[in-house]
Amino acid sequence: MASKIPAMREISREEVAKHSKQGDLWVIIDSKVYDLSKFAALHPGGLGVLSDPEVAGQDATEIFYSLHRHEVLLKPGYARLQIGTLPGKKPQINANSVGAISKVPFAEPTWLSDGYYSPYYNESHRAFCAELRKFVETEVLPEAQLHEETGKHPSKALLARHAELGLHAMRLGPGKHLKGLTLMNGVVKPEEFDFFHELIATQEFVRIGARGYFDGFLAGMIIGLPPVVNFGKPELREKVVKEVLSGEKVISLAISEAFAGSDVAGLRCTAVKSEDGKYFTVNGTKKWITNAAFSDYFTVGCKTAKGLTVLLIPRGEGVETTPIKTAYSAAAGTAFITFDNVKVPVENVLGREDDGLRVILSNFNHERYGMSASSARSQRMIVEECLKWANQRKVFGKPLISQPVIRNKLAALIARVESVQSWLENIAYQMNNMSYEEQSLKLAGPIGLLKMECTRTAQETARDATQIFGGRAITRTGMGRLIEQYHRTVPFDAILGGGKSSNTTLSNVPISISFILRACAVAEDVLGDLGVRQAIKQMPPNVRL
Ligand code: HEM
Repeated sequence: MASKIPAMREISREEVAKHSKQGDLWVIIDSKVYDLSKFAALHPGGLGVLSDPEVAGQDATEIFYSLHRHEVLLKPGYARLQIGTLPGKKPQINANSVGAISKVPFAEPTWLSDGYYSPYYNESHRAFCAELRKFVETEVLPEAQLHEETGKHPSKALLARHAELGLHAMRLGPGKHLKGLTLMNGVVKPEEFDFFHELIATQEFVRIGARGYFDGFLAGMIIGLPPVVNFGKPELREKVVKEVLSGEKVISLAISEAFAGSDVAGLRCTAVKSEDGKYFTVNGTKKWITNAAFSDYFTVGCKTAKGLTVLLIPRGEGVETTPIKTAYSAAAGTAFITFDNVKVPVENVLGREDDGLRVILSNFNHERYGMSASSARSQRMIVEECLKWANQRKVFGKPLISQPVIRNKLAALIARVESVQSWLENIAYQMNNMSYEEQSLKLAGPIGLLKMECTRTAQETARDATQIFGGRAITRTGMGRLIEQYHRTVPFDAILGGGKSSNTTLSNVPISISFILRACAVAEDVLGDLGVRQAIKQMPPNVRL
């Protein structure tokens, strides 16, 4: 039975004014009356500010919103301080209802904004987005906010729910792994799921505003499972893909090492084949492995007799993970792994022995596409934060937005996010229409350039947003909490996303996969260089100025 919400009594401004001293202190915020008599002594902003004659017994709406986020009033512990409402008045400030589309300009991509059009998205994308947004806001967001602070990994129960909706599988993008699944309660059919659905899946998750937890929510699977799907032997593939996509097991990709960074050809983790040819013995370490702290399987790059081999290694004897403290939340489960004489059956080789580079690199373009998608969406969240803040914050009696210098920064913020989103959608459209081989040949360069542009502009956006929010941008709670988190974690995006390849590495790679390797780069400059080199390769020989 639904519980009854008690009707709030009406309280006049005159009555509120009578409660204006310590121990008997009421205030009005957005036409709601709060009794802060007992709370005042516990108030994180101090007792003194509440006893001020301009606050106690008065309408404190403006001062409240210049110091707190609206979400403070929604927390049950604070919401229950409300004792009444002003007669005949309705609250003006509303939290977005579940699943709502933000009305703040540029807070949503154009295709979702009221009254705008897009050639790319159809009804299936819209229905999928609406359903997913509800799930993310009601089920994921509360845990995300909590775990981001506590550093706890995503709960088994939520992972199971995510899997039940088919989202584990959808986060890998379109493909055969979706066959036969019911996706998002049937809102989208497996055969119609495309790169725009995937773009939506990624971008809706970003809205949880919890960067460490976001990575904790299966960033490892997104890069660790495709090698099993595409290169695993049928028996192994069937078992592992089923276990992971059902949420029962977690997998991560373990390539980088302290010695080799992400230079995949310089790895020192070794796999030595037994004389009877039945198993490998793996020894070595892996570092910076997202989700490894709670993974059951590891897709591991190992040095073998004549090259590099990728092995699927289950957690077991000789496998140990130690969490690494990083700048973001431990919810991501970033860990150091040691393999100590771990016996791995040859059936667990992904792809061909000594040909692991192909396996590792085959997913790089897709990975960078996903990273660009999340980077673009987090920039958009920052745009919304900045627009709201500049609009509500008053300085010297005037809104912050009345300062040309602030408007100028906002203009730059908006222009950047709209540019990268448009490019991203163009790439998604190309991917929808190209085969894997075509994507590798034609899109490795553009995707590299897009990722470079996303992460570079993201850092400019972080800097501008910090200027707009001032001191509030450096505190982990309160008004600028999202800006602080963004500024602290945004450099990650420029680093993640592939293996660094030196020219030496390139020269060791068979010609047949050189097109894949051209996608292999990590730092922004190298990605940019990759894009230009690809373009130059495609220059017609007969053109002159
Ligand atoms: C229902 C009433 C109120 C509640 C529940 C409340 C709650 C809080 C909370 C939770 C914080 C910590 C910062 C954050 O997480 O946002 C805070 C900070 C603060 N509050 Fe309040 N508050 C209330 C009313 C007021 C009012 C009327 C004033 C008027 C001056 C005020 C002044 C401050 C100040 C100055 C800070 C410190 C802000 C900062 O560090 O930037 N609060 N309050």
